Amino acid sequence: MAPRTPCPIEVAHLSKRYGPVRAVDDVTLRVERGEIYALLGLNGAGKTTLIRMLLGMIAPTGGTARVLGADVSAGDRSAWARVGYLVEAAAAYPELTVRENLDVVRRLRRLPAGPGDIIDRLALGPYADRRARTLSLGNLQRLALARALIHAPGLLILDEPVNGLDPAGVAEIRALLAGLAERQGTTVFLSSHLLAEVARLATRVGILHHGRLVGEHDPGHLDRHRRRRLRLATRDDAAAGAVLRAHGYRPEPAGPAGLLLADDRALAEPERVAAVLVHGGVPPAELRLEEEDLESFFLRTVAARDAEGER
Ligand SMILES: Nc1ncnc2c1ncn2[C@@H]1O[C@H](COP(=O)(O)OP(=O)(O)OP(=O)(O)O)[C@@H](O)[C@H]1O
Repeated sequence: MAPRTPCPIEVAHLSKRYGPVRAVDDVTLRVERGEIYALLGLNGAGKTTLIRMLLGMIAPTGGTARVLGADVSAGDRSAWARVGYLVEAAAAYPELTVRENLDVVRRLRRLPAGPGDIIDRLALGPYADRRARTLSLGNLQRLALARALIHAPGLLILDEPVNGLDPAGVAEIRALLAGLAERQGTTVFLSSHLLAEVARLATRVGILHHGRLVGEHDPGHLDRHRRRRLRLATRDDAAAGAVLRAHGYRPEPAGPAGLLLADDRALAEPERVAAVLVHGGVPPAELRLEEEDLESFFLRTVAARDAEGER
């Protein structure tokens, strides 16, 4: 029988307290091989603390973490050989060039001097001979990712990997990580507060709030539970509102001008809404389907939980 590959990440009741602050509070989660698991949370939610515990950089005050089948203990760097990690983009040697920075990592990891493959994969070619201190935040982040990927690890643990990248850079990193997971079975555990990006990249999303894991979802769930509404612009909102109410819709004012409709019937058949208004003599100048962005979704769901907790 083939040996069972160890579970990439297993965390049980993991906690970290700093005095009265519960930075990470009784988190239990498991990440399977080939998953892209995103830990989503607002600033201060505990993402970095959890990642530092996974990497043995700080000791938990409770619970356990296993990475690639081995217990993690603070100060023990044995897992680092098999893990690619990114915890601080600024950790590059500022006076060395991009190429020299990568050479240092290559030597430390005892890797053969390779061609510029990793430089190309991270689109760092034009900056290869620039000193790290002169790089933009986005390129510094690319260099940090190159360092994490240089030894083709089976597990990547990345704290805010797309921080500082422009939209094109974010898309590049997304394609790179998705390709690694898909083609090589690389497991990716990342943290982010960029909700829209996470929904497109992750195969599973864990929501961390005040140190607690308050939910785990597939990205489809996030999509299904996002609020949608129709925004209407008309030349006479009062008349349009009356026409819509007469047809059983429940329009609401959209600030100083325009109307919003969130009824399921309106969302399912926006063209009927338009037809009703045309027949009622107030044709819409604009009718647009709006989707709640994930930031607002997140704040709404987390706020609902907080309110429940206080009751
Ligand atoms: N060394 C420390 N000493 C005291 N408190 C700390 C320490 N490190 C983190 N904290 C606190 O623990 C909580 C979680 O911080 P953490 O940096 O893990 O959050 P985060 O989700 O990574 O946030 P960000 O996205 O802002 O980095 C915060 O309240 C933070 O102030």
